[in-house]
Amino acid sequence: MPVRISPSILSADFVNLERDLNRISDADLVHVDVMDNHFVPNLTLGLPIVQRIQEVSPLPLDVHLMIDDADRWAPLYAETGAYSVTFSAEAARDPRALAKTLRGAGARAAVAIKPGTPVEPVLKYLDDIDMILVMTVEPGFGGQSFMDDTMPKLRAAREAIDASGRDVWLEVDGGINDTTILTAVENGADTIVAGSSVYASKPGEGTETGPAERIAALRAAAARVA
Ligand SMILES: O=C(CO)[C@@H](O)[C@H](O)COP(=O)(O)O
Repeated sequence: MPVRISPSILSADFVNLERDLNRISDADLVHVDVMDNHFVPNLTLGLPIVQRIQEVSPLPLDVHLMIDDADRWAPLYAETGAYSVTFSAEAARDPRALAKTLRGAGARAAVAIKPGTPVEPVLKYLDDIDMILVMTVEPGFGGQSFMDDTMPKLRAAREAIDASGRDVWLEVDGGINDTTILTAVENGADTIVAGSSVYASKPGEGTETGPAERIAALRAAAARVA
């Protein structure tokens, strides 16, 4: 099955966000990173801006919360109409209950795990979630290197999802480029976040390719995996 590509606007130009959203219209989703400078050492954007992105985006929103107190905040992001809301397993008191709340608000419910967090606890509630996000870098910043040592967790998640027969997506996020996407897809990823490798080149930079070409290149690379 072809992978889904979800470009991360963390690498977009925030002053020209509507323009940069339109530059990725041939992707499948748009990945929106919400960071609070507590759960991660970086600060990005919050609820009012996500509401506005929801209004102008040509693509469904794949909101990724890297914030403390997910139980309080995640339902509010679901209520914006976001297609998918991902909270961090480490930041939720009861991930299973929170996932049910998100579904009740009309969003797909997803759980992210940091590179050092085991995946097994998440695999116990596959019935109640729509996606697992295996972070392939430490969350907080774009432009980091893909961590190969997260692949055993990705493989374990793929095997558990397949065995369950459930339609649970498996996403990776961090350090994805034309090479590392092969590793991620070989190990079971079906949904791919890519920030700097999609937005690296800006309009007017001469021979550099733009986001549409970068998305096509990622799709082509992933399609090479049998
Ligand atoms: O969540 C994060 C970073 O914590 C990501 O979504 C980044 O935006 C990915 O950026 P690249 O590694 O693809 O540059």
